[in-house]
Amino acid sequence: MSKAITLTPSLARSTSWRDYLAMCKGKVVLMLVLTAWVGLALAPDMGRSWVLQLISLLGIGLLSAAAAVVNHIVDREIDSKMARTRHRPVAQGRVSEGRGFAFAALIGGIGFVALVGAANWLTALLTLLALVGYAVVYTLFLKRATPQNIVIGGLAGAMPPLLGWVSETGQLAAAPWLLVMIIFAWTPPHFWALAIAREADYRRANIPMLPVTHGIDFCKTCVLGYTVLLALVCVLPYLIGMSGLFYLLAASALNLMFIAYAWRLKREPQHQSAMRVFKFSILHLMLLFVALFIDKWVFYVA
Ligand code: HEM
Ligand SMILES: CC(C)=CCC/C(C)=C/CC/C(C)=C/COP(=O)(O)OP(=O)(O)O
Repeated sequence: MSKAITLTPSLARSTSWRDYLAMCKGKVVLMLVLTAWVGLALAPDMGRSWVLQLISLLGIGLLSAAAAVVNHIVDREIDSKMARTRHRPVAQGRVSEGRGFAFAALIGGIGFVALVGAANWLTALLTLLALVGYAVVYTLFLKRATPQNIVIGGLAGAMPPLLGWVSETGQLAAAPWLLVMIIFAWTPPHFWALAIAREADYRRANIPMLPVTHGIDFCKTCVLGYTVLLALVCVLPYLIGMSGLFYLLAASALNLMFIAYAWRLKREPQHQSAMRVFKFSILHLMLLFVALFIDKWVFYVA
């Protein structure tokens, strides 16, 4: 008993499967898979079996999780300086870099093979490109280099609807890029709201996030600006006839709420509602993609 009390929290608990699970950023990956699934569901029906479709989504999920594991390894020093992330397995030394990389290679390898087997090479290679975009380009370089890090790096996280579409059709098309553009425009208000709430963390870790480099007030303006841009981008699937009136109404309601949240954040002198904006962003994207799905499969006759 007295021995347990003298141990530091990091040593008191040995490595467990929970650490490996935590490194996968499960909730983020589930959301990425949801957006991939909707991309797949909106693609022209190629008559593929649902089993192959499920394995394709699993492959996208596994490669996304592998990217998240690499992010934990590359960012271990930054993570150990921030209150939000200091308990992470690699930052605390419960999982070594070598074991972390081996785990990422294992699940990433399975994901890649699953995509080649159940979908096609193009999907496998594009998903690998998204992995490199997030785990290397964003995490290793952009995050430390520029306050536009998450705008540029956001492209990797925005790719899944395109990946889902290409897993079905085997070729690129213009329509799924609109879904990519939606997530691309959604990412800045999603992340900057959190960065405002955690500004002190990023300042301490010396990461050039927008609220640190340009101030919280300017960052709030950018959050508001991007919610307006997002509302405009969300109209495009309706305008090109990819989605119908149900989607347009649902998206408009969600976007008006997002703008209202951002407007309130901009108006308040402090930033008490920043976490509320961040949490709403997640609900917003989830409902938006559910609306795209319902619109196609319940209401829309093309
Ligand atoms: C470069 C782009 C992005 C950045 C910088 C970013 C950043 C973050 C951060 C810092 C968190 C907080 C994690 C924590 O609580 O420890 C988070 C949470 C989350 N993000 Fe993002 N994100 C990005 C893109 C995305 C994308 C594309 C999606 C899904 C399509 C997404 C979905 C989520 C979800 C669902 C959570 C909540 C996780 C939880 O509650 O555990 N994010 N994001
Ligand atoms: C194959 C594919 C689709 C890859 C995309 C992978 C992926 C997990 C994207 C989500 C983006 C994300 C959670 C960024 C936060 O990183 P951060 O380092 O800024 O946040 P942190 O401080 O919480 O680690």
